[in-house]
Amino acid sequence: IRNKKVKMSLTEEQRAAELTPLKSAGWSMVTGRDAIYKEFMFTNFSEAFGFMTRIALKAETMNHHPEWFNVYNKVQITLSTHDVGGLSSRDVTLAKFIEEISGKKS
Ligand SMILES: C[C@H](O)[C@H](O)[C@H]1CNC2=NC(N)=NC(=O)C2=N1
Repeated sequence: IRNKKVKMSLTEEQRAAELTPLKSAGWSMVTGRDAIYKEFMFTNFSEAFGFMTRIALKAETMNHHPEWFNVYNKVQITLSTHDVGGLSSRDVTLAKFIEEISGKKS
């Protein structure tokens, strides 16, 4: 029998350990649901869409997809795990990846 990865809502301990640094980096809890949110601004649409493209490729490899909204140079991202109805470790992994690439030039 192989181990199957089961998605689980973050525990209180994980929330304290994993969400605190993300909040310091500008992520906030969404009111009314168990999700995190951050807005990113770029110099133009090309930078914003390049950023989104890198996230899209990561999301596909993770099979974990962001909720997002883009207008020109602005990208608003909400992360939550729909299958558990709230935050899981995948949201933390994806948020960390987004933080890693958000500063870098394409
Ligand atoms: C069937 C498919 O694997 C699931 O719907 C995946 C796809 N991407 C997903 N993305 C997110 N954010 N949460 C999920 O629960 C999720 N589930």
